[in-house]
Amino acid sequence: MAFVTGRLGRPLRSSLLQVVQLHLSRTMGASQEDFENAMNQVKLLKKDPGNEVKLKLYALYKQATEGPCSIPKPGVFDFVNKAKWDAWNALGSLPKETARQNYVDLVSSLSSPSESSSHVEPGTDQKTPGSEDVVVTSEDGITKIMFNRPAQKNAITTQMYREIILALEAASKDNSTITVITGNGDYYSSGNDLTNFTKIPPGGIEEVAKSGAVLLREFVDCFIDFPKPLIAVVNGPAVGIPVTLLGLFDAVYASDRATFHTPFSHLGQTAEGCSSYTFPKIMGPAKATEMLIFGKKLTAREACAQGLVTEVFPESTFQKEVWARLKAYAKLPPNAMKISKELIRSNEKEKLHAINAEECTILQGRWLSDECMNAIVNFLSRKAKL
Ligand SMILES: CCCC/C=C/CC(=O)SCCNC(=O)CCNC(=O)[C@H](O)C(C)(C)COP(=O)(O)OP(=O)(O)OC[C@H]1O[C@@H](n2cnc3c(N)ncnc32)[C@H](O)[C@@H]1OP(=O)(O)O
Repeated sequence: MAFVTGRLGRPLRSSLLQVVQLHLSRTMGASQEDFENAMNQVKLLKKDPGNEVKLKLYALYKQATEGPCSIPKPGVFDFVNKAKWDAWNALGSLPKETARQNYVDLVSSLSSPSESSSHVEPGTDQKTPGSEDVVVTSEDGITKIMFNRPAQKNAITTQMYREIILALEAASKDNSTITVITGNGDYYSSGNDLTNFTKIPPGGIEEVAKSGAVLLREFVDCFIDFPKPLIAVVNGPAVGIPVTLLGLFDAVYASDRATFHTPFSHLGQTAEGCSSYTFPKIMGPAKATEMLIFGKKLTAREACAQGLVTEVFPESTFQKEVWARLKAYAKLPPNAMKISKELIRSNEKEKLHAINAEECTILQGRWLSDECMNAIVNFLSRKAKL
């Protein structure tokens, strides 16, 4: 598919830079010092993290220090080196800075008090590494992953995408039966944190777009492959990616206060989360067009009528009714549920991965377009009261 990568004109670049100055005090990812500390922490781990994690650590280390894998592939019988090569090569063109950050996050998750994010103490809040913006708890057979930035309407930062990836990986292996995603506060989530675009690394805006596309692809892939029933408890309005992802969930329960909004054209952006495929399939192309192209905001009842939402509950009883139902579902035999999910979803997986890849490539170009930059500058200018 062809798409145009717009170049930023001088005035737009300088407005963006002006706005970016206001955000530069925010973190710019893991420093070399964080990375070195993480390498030392690995040596002090009390428990062997297992081969899968060790391969991931190896791959991230190589990517962070040497960049993409360019050494010849070991022979088929050289099992150990081939596994290492596969793990490194699978990181593709992931930027060194992102690999460094992912390495630090992964080590931090291994060094957390429970020493493994896959073992969540029942009923305890397990903070995912690095922040409290995503809170993971596990109780009554349910692992709950909660967006926790209520003051920012649960806008999703780069760090949060990484934390959710780790949380989903852990939830897929823990002893919970079902996994739930929800939001804290009045919003489910206002989508991608638009200040993600203001943390400009040495490689410039092009690098932001490139690493954003790599991260987005990995993030959405986790939802496509998630093996257990995945349920969204949509406690309030949702904008952007938390809406599109709903097409990859197994059930979506919404408060009647929730709304569903994908203003991609307004933002100079395009559909993600496989919604270019799942939305027309769920609601038909005409209704999908209204949402994904014209940015029509749906009420919870409209979204339910169109098949995006499973059931709507009155706000006054939402939490009580939904959690009672989920607790009952979580008592069902876990293997039967997993196998049924596999039956329902497996024949689509390959297609979904291909769609995800294509959407991310197109978005990478969109993020560099004047249309998108204008929209972000407008939002940030409003925020900065420029
Ligand atoms: C790397 C992967 C990339 C994946 C790409 C995904 C695409 C998308 O998700 S597109 C969707 C992006 N989201 C938006 O465009 C929403 C932007 N926000 C808003 O339009 C409004 O904030 C709102 C309608 C959600 C809420 O409006 P309201 O007037 O009630 O509250 P505000 O005062 O605007 O918000 C409170 C506070 O929260 C900050 N905030 C809200 N949403 C975002 C956001 N998406 N990014 C960054 N910050 C956000 C808002 O700026 C306010 O902060 P301050 O109090 O500090 O000003």
